[in-house]
Amino acid sequence: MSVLIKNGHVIYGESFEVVKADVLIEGNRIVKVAKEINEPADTVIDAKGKVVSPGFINLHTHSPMGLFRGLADDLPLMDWLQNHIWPREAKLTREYTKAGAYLGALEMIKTGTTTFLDMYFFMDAVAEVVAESGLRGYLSYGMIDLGDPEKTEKEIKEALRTMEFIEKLNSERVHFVFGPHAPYTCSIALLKEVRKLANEHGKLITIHVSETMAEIGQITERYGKSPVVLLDEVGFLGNDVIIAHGVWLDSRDIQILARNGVTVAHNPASNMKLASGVMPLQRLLNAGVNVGLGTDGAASNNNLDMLDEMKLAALLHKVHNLDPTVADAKTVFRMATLNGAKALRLKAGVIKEGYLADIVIVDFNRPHLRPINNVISHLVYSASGNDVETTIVDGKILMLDREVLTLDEEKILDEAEKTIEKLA
Ligand SMILES: N[C@@H](CCSC[C@H]1O[C@@H](n2cnc3c(=O)[nH]cnc32)[C@H](O)[C@@H]1O)C(=O)O
Ligand SMILES: [Zn+2]
Repeated sequence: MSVLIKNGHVIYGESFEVVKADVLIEGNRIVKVAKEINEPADTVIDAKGKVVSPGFINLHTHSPMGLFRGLADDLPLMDWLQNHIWPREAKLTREYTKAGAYLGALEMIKTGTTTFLDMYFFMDAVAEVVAESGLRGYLSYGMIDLGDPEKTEKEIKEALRTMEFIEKLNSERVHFVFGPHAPYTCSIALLKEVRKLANEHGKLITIHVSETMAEIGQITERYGKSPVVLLDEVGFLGNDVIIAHGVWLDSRDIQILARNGVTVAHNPASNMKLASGVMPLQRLLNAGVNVGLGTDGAASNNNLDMLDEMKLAALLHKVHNLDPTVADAKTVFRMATLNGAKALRLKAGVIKEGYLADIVIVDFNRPHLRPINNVISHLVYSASGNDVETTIVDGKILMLDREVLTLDEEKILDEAEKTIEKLA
């Protein structure tokens, strides 16, 4: 299979330089970027007046949570989780979760996300959806033991069962990740066991850390130290760890994250909506910490649109620092693409020969994207996910001219309605 994209404005290489060029994809790789490629290809796409961009990497989400969109808004995290989300999640079945995962996958394809890092229940079902949809998914079963040794064992078992299920799919696009939920919901024993298992099996780890002031209070009271110091002291941190949020970090925490090569997945919409706080983006980047971008679940966002997320990230840090020069468009764009790929150890996030063909085409033949004075600026500040016209993952076209080819859109929307009726 080969795809040739002609005449587009291509965002090329690690420096995201915009060039007018053609892009040739063979199999799952980008093989050539040049002016006037005239080799034959199975599919030729005319991208005149359009932008050819690396696909977006959502570094933190709970993809089935779209089911709960709009059901519990305007609340702080702990109240939202304990009194609204967890009671609803207790009724989830594999079938319901799968309906949510389909909805999430559909939304991601339609808004230009090509890869996502997920944490939820019934991740074997989510893995099936990822395999079918054509997306690239890094999937963790979210472990919560609340200090109960019986639960520790149960959660580890479920994680390992999920790992085995995913390995059996034997897909280059579907990966297992360990996902202890957070320091306030997981025991030290569970965290230590996860570190050991991740080393043994060579898997990444993702965890919510330092999201709210309430969490800092709880952990300080329980252990007499910050969540990051705690994780460091138990030997949990490493360059295979992606922490979600990292809002409440002091200078010492930031140094620890930098020293361990930890990645932070920044979720500006969720942090603003739950009023969790403002993460210290500038200080993290200055310390050399890799920072990616995520949407968090659609129940705290309330969508999975990475183009929206980029704009929110840029605006949040400008106003917070009273400095419009921080979180410039390119920095934020890099967070949403290359930095995510780095965290996942994926040769993607960039359009360049030899990289994975995870590409989106954005239609700039629209008034809000003209004139094409600055492509990256338009993507960050003017575009939204609905402007994405074509989504390609691993060399395969998942959406062409806004029509999703791998999933049944109507059925998925219908099932989502039916599922939430059953859950009510
Ligand atoms: N095995 C666990 C499942 C945890 S999945 C991951 C969890 O993270 C929750 N979640 C979603 N967004 C956030 C957030 O921003 N912070 C903390 N938890 C979140 C989500 O609702 C889900 O309960 C159990 O038995 O509860
Ligand atoms: Zn989350």
